Amino acid sequence: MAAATHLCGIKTPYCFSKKALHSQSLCSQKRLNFDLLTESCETLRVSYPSKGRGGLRVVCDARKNDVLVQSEAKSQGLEESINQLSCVMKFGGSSVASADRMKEIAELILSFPEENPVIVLSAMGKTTNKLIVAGEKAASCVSDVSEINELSFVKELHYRTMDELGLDKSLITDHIEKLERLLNGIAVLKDMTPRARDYLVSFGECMSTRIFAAYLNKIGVKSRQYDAFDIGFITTDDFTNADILEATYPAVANKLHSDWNNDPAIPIVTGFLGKGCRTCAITTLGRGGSDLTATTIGKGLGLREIQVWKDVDGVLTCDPNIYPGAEPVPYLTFDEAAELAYFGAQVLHPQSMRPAREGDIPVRVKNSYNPNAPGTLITKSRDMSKAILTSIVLKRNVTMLDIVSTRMLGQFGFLAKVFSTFEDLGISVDVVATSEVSISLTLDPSKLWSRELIQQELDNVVEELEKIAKVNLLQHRSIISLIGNVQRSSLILEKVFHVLRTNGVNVQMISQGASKVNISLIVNDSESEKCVRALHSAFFETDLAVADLVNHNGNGNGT
Ligand SMILES: Nc1ncnc2c1ncn2[C@@H]1O[C@H](COP(=O)(O)OP(=O)(O)O)[C@@H](O)[C@H]1O
Ligand SMILES: N[C@@H](CC(=O)OP(=O)(O)O)C(=O)O
Repeated sequence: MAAATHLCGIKTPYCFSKKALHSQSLCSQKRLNFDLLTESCETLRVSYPSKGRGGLRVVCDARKNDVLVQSEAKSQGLEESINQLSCVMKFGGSSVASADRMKEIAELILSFPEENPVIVLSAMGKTTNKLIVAGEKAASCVSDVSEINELSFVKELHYRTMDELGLDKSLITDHIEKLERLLNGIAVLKDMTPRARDYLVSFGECMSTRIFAAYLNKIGVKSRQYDAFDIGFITTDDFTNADILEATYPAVANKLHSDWNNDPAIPIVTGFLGKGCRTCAITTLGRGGSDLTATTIGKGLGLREIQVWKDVDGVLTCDPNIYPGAEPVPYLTFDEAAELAYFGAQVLHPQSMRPAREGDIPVRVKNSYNPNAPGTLITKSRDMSKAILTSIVLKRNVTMLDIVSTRMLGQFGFLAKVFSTFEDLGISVDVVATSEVSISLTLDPSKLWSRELIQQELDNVVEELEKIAKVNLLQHRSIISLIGNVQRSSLILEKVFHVLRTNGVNVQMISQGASKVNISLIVNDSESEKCVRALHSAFFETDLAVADLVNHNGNGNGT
């Protein structure tokens, strides 16, 4: 805490040059982020956290090229241009899994004193999963919901956390009582509708945000809790997987800005939740939906940056659960990240890149367990001149359909009929490959909570399509998506097929999307992990791997 000693001794207002500030004695201070001083903005503020937000401030005035340390009262003139909500920081379940983790996150937020962040939180640890299981048990056969282990787990976790943080438990007793009443209702009906399930899981985020906001206030950092469904997050009524409607952006921005301007306090917002536009009931945005809450707030408020804090060092070259040696990817474009998320990388919610791309707001994926790691920066464009393969993504348990026309219809009529069948049944498709008389495609399971298509739906699809075609339904397939510079597809594919042939794997379908960042291969589930590891090793681990490709391609430009 050398910074504290040094700056506390300064009588305000006090001026010193930027050069002095950059000198070792000051810049080594951990708590002040002097990198910002190189930015070309007119004025910027570095607040000094140990006196609370709004205590001493360090103000850099780029026009004068010097730095002014002021007391709160004296800095009022500059306040309007600089003291606005600046970024959004989203913390996932693992980042707020316990009292200790919450304390670390509070520290982390305070270590960015120059920011006035909007905080988005997920439910603590595995709370969402536990609540779903509790609901399923209540709907099945229990006579007394208080016997459900998962309910006891959730209660105990939240009460213990509050105890360890020194907070009054009464803050969430109302929620716990409502949760028990809801489970009793589900037990009486012996049914958990999607609507009831969304209400049930919402307790996770409602409680984590209340606890964290109370903790920040307790340690002297003024904060205010918000339930997303009460501040303008308006969604479709597709329970368990709702879409955010346009009206959300201005509504949320108005609410958060006006509260901030009237009485500044760090907003702590529930991730994952919304309010159905017709039903007015609580909806959820699909698993991992807090990422989407964060990017929606980022776009709505026009913030400088969106940070999503996870338990890994950023977006990695593949799923670390498949291959622990996966490496962080330093830069991605919105297109690459969207494709990666859509094709199954758990690290980002499939829809989360849309608002960030529309608002052109950089997204930084960081590790809350290792804040010094640089993470991944996702922006509109990046230097692709040396990019070949960025990341390998695996989506398991996919259903594939081979549909061969019986030639009852012409080519256009055939394709139109196939796609209108999927539209009518509300099923979207992931990967498609066509010839004149046949089409192979995979079905998108993400619209269902369980991420597995139910048999009934599949039977309906096959029955409808068999009116015009011979249909072969193939289950237990995997999509391996190669995200990268598809301008170099020949080089990528040459290597891919060499690796797969060496490993004796047969590719059942291949597709290169119009997005120019993704090549998809379909293989059997049983071979998919082996394939990902072999591809990872070929593309990312041998020194020769990348050099090989670049040299092979002359100047490295395959176009
Ligand atoms: N390509 C990938 N890069 C990084 N993490 C990945 C990737 N694929 C899968 N994961 C998994 O995603 C997890 C992080 O996502 P998630 O659990 O949703 O985070 P949070 O709950 O903190 O928002 C990691 O712990 C990792 O196991
Ligand atoms: N709690 C929700 C929403 C979410 O975004 O969670 P996480 O950030 O921990 O993936 C879920 O588990 O799906």
